[in-house]
Amino acid sequence: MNDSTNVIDDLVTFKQWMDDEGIYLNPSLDIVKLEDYGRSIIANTLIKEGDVLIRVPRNVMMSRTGIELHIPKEIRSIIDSNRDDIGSTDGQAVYLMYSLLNKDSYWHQYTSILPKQFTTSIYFDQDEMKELQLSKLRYFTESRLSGIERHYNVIFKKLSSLNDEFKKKEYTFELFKWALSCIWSRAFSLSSDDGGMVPLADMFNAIEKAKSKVRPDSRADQLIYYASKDIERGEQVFTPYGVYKTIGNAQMLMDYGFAFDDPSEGDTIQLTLDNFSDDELYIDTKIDLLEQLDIVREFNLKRNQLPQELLIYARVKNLKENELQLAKEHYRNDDNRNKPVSRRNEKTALRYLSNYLSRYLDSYETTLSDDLELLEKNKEKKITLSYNMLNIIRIRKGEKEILKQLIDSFDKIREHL
Ligand SMILES: C[S@@+](CC[C@H](N)C(=O)[O-])C[C@H]1O[C@@H](n2cnc3c(N)ncnc32)[C@H](O)[C@@H]1O
Repeated sequence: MNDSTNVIDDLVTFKQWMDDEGIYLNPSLDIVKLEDYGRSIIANTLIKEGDVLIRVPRNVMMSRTGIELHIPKEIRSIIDSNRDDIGSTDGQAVYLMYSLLNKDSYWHQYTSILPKQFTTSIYFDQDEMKELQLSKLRYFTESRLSGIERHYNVIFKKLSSLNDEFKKKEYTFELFKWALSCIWSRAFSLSSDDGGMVPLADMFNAIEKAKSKVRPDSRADQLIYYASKDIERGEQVFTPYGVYKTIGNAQMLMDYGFAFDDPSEGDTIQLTLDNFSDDELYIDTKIDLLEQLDIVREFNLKRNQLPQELLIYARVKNLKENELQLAKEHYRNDDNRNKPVSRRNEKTALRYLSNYLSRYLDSYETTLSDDLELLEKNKEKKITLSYNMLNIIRIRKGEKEILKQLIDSFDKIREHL
């Protein structure tokens, strides 16, 4: 909803800091707060294609150069000399915490205006986690949470033994979780081996790459955003997230705290199949063949893509005795990797996959049409879903759509065989 276009006044000190540090924001752009997006960048007048939108010098970014310039050496050196325990994201989180907790530190103005709360899945309560139903996001969220806790315990035990700064009680687990959340939702990759938080550039909200009107230019000394098309007065300026690969909705929710309403090409379901049971027929030959073909039991199912590896698994699993020799010869030729072994085998493999995925789909607690109905009623304001529930339903709905699409495809191919 773009209805509350209030220019934010709690950014006065931050804007002064930006001016002092040479960060440029085109005066035709305002930072405003929108209900559905948080802070957002809006054009207050027409911006022409090619105009500079923002310019951020490299030395104000929380990346390698900036850190060397602005984080005191005694803090930096203990992080650098404990790299076995403190990875690069964890190190960035410690610098964020340090900057927030120390009023005189270089990035204090910047860290003070970062969001205090997140809607990412690591902040879900138990009931919300259950609403994810079968989604693997539940598992990824739980393992991210236990990773944060493990890292916090190791890192702060070490740091507090090396420097009194880290004995301060304010270096809490919650603050570490906050700092990591800031990084996951806002940090930039600036080159293959450098990246970090970039003040101002992290105020742009996300849109699919094709719809963005921003052309970034990452130079050695600065990051510049140009308008790649005219931007109308009142229009929000978006950038794509995950420029190198399309991020699926589940990853979006885990890292950024929202899911798009529309399905994303990056959406994935991770399917882990059970090991063959001991009474599987011709088990040794099938295991050998799968190993030879490098097929493991983990599959990424994506929208609009036939999962070729899963099909191979199903073909091998459904081989009959009289097809074993044929299959061995078939797979000796690499060109046959994605081709059916025999018409019978193909039909059986497709039926097996259709049944398997149908059972999987049925194990979610709600159906696809239940979820679609909830989303529709929410849109029509007949019910009010919480922000988290809305995102959760988008995730499980998206997964069910992928499963349904695959089942339909397998059935259709089988019918035409
Ligand atoms: C890089 S920041 C963008 C600035 C942010 N809105 C703020 O208030 O500081 C990324 C965060 O903005 C929000 N956001 C970005 N794009 C969004 C979108 N398309 N829909 C909803 N929220 C979005 C999410 O909370 C996300 O974690």
